[in-house]
Amino acid sequence: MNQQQRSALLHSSSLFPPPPGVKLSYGTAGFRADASLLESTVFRVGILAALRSIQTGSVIGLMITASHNQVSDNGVKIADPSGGMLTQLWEPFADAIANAPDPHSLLQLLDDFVKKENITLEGGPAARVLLGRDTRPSGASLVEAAKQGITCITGATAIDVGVLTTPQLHWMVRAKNKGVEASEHHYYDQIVTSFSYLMDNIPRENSSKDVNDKLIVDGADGVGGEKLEKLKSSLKYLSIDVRNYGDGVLNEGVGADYVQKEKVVPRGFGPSDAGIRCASLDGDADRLVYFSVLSNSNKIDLVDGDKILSLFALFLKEQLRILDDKANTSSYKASLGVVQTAYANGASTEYLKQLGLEVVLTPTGVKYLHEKAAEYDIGIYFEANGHGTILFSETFLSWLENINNELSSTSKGSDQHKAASNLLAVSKLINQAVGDALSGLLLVEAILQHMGWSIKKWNELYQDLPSRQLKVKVVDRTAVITGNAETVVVSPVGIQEAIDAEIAKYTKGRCFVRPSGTEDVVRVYAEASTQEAADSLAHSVMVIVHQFLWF
Ligand SMILES: CC(=O)N[C@H]1[C@@H](OP(=O)(O)O)O[C@H](CO)[C@@H](O)[C@@H]1O
Ligand SMILES: [Mg+2]
Repeated sequence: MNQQQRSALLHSSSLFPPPPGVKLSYGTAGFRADASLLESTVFRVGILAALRSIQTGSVIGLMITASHNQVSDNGVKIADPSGGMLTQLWEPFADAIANAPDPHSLLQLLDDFVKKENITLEGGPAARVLLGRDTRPSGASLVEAAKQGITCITGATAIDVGVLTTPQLHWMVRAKNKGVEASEHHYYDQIVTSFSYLMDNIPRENSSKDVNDKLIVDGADGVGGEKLEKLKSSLKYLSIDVRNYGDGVLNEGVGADYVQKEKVVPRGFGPSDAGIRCASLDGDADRLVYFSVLSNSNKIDLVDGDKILSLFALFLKEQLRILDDKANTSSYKASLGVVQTAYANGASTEYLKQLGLEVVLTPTGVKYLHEKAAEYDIGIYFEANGHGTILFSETFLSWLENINNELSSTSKGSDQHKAASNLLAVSKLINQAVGDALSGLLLVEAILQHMGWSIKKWNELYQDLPSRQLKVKVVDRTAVITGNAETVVVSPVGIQEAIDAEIAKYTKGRCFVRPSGTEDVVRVYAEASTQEAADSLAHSVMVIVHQFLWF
């Protein structure tokens, strides 16, 4: 690092002192805290983004958001060149620089890291970082802090793309690095075109059978609602009523996280919406759940991420089957895999296995699910809370392009041709960088129309097992070490045996505990054949966690 670069870093970082006594961690989804504590962290993550851009010779994304958290919080996370999450290998460096107590120790960490990673600060490619933010009022000044951090690195450019959903920013990073058009306009263009294509391909006997074209969407008073309100007029065949798109307080009594956890209607919904298909986005529009309002109550029937996954899996499996029936061309056995976490409802896993699908569990956090899904030709992943997407391998897509061209000249409009072009349209509609509520919603809508299904019919694919989630405050949650995709506790010794003894008392009992990666709690998840039994299992295990960890 030359003298000029060192002085620039020392000078700028002295303008962003870290708040005293606060320890931050990159966690499951980047740094998150009360917005007033974050300027220094965001400034430093800006430096990290520039270094990552130089090292990879690619565009990097930096997103300012705290997703479904309260409006006074904010956060920052990085999108890697593929559009996916920051490589886990850089997380310890992110933690170290965020917590460096003063400019000199920060400079030392940067110097060591640049050497260790062979990052060429002079004469190499210049850094380029795309900067996005959600609608939080604290976002604008945090973007300025990020710009200061990025431009501390000689030659680096910060490109401010304004208020976006998190998945839009990830999509742009991916598109930029593939050398294709990457503006917000191009994002809409791609999803609207592929959605219209799928809708035009609907088998005539299914169109409008049982499916209403009316959809009500809860925008969580965040960026997703705002974007959908603008987008909706370009969506043929769909009449969307967007509620909560900016007038109320972000995430307060609204949004996918609230709806999924509380299982009640969000603000602005009520008994008069009974029977209509409803969906809810989270604060940065990377999560999506559906629901229908039960008549005469504020309760809902929840259609969660597991059911969205099941719908996608059914549709894709069917398209592959139709394509496979085709006799006269080179066949390709595409691998189709489904990835869930231990929080997936047991009934969904059972259902997917019955369909003959390969189902794999990974630890919680989309970075793990995404990595696993990328091993298949078509990998579908979802967390129960509604975050997920579909990944297509490059090899499969190029085979598909060829087959589609061939079919279009030999048997245009045949079922096989439609299946090939449907699969291609899905690969363009669904965001392959990261889970995306807007593109996910359009795919759900297109598939329901294809199937001719109402939300009720969709919800009846299988019946969720009753479940209960609890949070337990302990002295040190890191004392809980889990194995086997978080389904068993390996330390403290003896706790798993105690949990197993409890589970054995219940019909269809399943229960696991793990330390949260975003909150200072241990989470308990229990399932059983009745709600009372699931509640009681969760409570008994909570007591066990207390006994073992409250010392
Ligand atoms: C049970 C649960 O919903 N956990 C969430 C939550 O992680 P925890 O590590 O459980 O706090 O936040 C993550 C980031 O948004 C999300 O990926 C994950 O699914
Ligand atoms: Mg989110």
